[in-house]
Amino acid sequence: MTLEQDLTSALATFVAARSAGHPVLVASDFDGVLAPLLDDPSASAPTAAAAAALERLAALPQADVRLALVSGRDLATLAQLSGAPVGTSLVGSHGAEQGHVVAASADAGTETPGAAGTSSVERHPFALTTDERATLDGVRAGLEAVAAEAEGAWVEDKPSAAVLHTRRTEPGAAERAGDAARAVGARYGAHTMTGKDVVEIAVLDTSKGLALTRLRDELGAAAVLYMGDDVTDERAFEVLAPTDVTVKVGAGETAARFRVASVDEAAQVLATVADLLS
Ligand SMILES: O=P(O)(O)OC[C@H]1O[C@H](O[C@H]2O[C@H](CO)[C@@H](O)[C@H](O)[C@H]2O)[C@H](O)[C@@H](O)[C@@H]1O
Repeated sequence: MTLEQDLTSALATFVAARSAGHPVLVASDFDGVLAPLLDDPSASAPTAAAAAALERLAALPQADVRLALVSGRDLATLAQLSGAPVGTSLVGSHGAEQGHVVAASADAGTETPGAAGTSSVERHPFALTTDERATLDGVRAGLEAVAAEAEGAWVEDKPSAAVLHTRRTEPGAAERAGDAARAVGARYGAHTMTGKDVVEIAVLDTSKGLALTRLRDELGAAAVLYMGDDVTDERAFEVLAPTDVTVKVGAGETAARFRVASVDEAAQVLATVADLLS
């Protein structure tokens, strides 16, 4: 598989941007980019090619490259399903949760992400206020009532959000359920995000763009590569500079500079960056 020449050239320029104290940041969305989309979100996993490329990037000197996953998944689920290698920064719940993967011997206050138990996640403190918790309870109950009326729909719980899933719902019913879910969000003055067969209602105002900007500043990154497939990834594409490399995976309108067709090509992008840095 060969990437288009313009993208390959942009990746070469990207890796060349690193300098002393300023690594490049390779950041990616999870579902639909590293892991193919499935009916059952608990069964998601990176493709073998994506997992291999992540391992190669994580094994390179951190002075050259830093690795991050920026996802709508809650942090614990992201860590567990992705099996992200030690050294990877993790952003979960669209930016509400943040942490990084460390070797398993780390102190208490960590969570074990992978089945192998060789790594853990050190997470930044996270807590909702009493009011936010009450709002989230109301939102969850509202979405459960919506799901009960639409065959195949169900609700995913996250620490700061609830998500109505309609991937297994007939299209007309899914649209009506989505509208009803957005009405629940409006009723509670919460933050609504619409993604692929999901409507997420969050009690915290976050975005992947804010999270990526924060990460870039923390790491002093010289340049950023970001790959995403969904509407929520557009917030990340929009905050990056024209000199950064933004890659949309699959179809749909986008602010990204480049597009690849599939998760297989997304893995190829990561492998190409690893080749260029090796
Ligand atoms: O930001 P991401 O890493 O892309 O996470 C976005 C959402 O991913 C999950 O839902 C999506 O993937 C599911 C599994 O393939 C699929 O069934 C669903 O239709 C997709 O929208 C996850 O369940 C959500 O919580 C994430 O926000």
